[in-house]
Amino acid sequence: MATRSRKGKKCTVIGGCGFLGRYIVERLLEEGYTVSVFDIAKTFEDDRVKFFVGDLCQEKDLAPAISDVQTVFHCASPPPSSDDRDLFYRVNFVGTKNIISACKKAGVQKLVLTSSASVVYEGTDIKNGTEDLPYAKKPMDYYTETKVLQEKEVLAANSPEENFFTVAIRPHGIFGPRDRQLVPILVDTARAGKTKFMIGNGENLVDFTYVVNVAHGHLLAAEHLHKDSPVCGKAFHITNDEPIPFWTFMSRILEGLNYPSPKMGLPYLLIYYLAAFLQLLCLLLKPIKEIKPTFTPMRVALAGTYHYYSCQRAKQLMGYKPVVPLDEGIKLTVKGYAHLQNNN
Ligand SMILES: NC(=O)C1=CN([C@@H]2O[C@H](COP(=O)(O)OP(=O)(O)OC[C@H]3O[C@@H](n4cnc5c(N)ncnc54)[C@H](O)[C@@H]3O)[C@@H](O)[C@H]2O)C=CC1
Ligand SMILES: CC(C)CCC[C@@H](C)[C@H]1CC[C@H]2C3=C(CC[C@]12C)[C@@]1(C)CCC(=O)[C@@H](C)[C@@H]1CC3
Repeated sequence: MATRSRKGKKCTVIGGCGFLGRYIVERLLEEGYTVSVFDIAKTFEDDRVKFFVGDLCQEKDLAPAISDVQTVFHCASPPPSSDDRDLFYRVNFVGTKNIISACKKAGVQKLVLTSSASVVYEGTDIKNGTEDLPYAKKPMDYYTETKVLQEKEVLAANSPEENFFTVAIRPHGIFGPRDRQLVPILVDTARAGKTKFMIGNGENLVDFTYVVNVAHGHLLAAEHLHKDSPVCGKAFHITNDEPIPFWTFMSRILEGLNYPSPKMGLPYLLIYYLAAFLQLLCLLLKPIKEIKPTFTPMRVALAGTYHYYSCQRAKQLMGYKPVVPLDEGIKLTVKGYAHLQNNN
């Protein structure tokens, strides 16, 4: 009993030095877990955490980091802006299979994957989408393509007979202090004068999820992951449960940081096909010069379509509810990015 209870509170966060991963680490520490972090880059110090630096594409690197732990959280991924098909495939697909294999060899009982709500998104409206929607047949980018492969692999690995239980958490539009993708890219776009117009009519509702709520959903999933639990082998949307017009959210952040917010809309399809043409042009010019367009077809689609999801399943099976309301999350985020304030 002592062994099980001692192992029961030991866990490893793969990708724990990332934006979401560090919030999961902080939440686990608050709850009294013994926490290890495995990451390819160490980005913070904490005497309470045991760090293992390695590459999850090398299964041998993983073994020391997951020895004698009950639960592994896997939230590692290359950033969506990498746009490197091989990298995404190696890390998100092959790397995830390494994690499953290493977990089974080490006797890990629980694997909580950070998947993505984008695994069902093909660039068209999704309104209050449930987890039963089919996987995207035509993912819009390599990132999404490999997140689909990753989630399928993890959920298929759920094996009660081997005492190995898995679950996938599908967040959408995670935001908060220390985020590396959303606010920094939005500010760069504003500083480049590219936020004078919004894409579409500004009415499309989208889920943005405050990062503490996503971490909370991961811990709830781990706590409900055990033999005969209805949570095993399933995917769960974790959102703020407060869909908001995309450009209203963007404007809240921009105005909070003293940047002008867009007032006029441009036709969505016009911008989408322009972005697709630009992407093709950049592909043709790549041998000569690598250009990373701000407005990729995926970002334009995210900015111009409805895509929000039901988290009813998480509420019913895990007792999930957001701990930080959207408005408070936005205020905390703006405060956390004072260093990116517009001082002109
Ligand atoms: N940021 C968002 O809006 C959303 C993110 N997600 C998912 O959440 C997870 C975390 O995302 P973020 O925290 O935003 O990303 P992030 O880029 O801040 O963190 C990812 C972490 O994974 C690590 N990593 C990457 N490749 C690795 C490798 N080969 N070996 C070991 N570690 C490696 C990185 O060093 C980094 O610390 C990802 O799986 C992402 O797909 C899902 C939905 C929305
Ligand atoms: C002005 C620009 C058109 C928008 C600037 C902000 C964007 C960089 C973000 C707005 C929505 C964000 C988003 C993601 C990344 C950053 C944005 C495009 C994801 C693609 C990150 C990974 C995921 O899994 C998706 C669910 C996210 C969807 C929203």
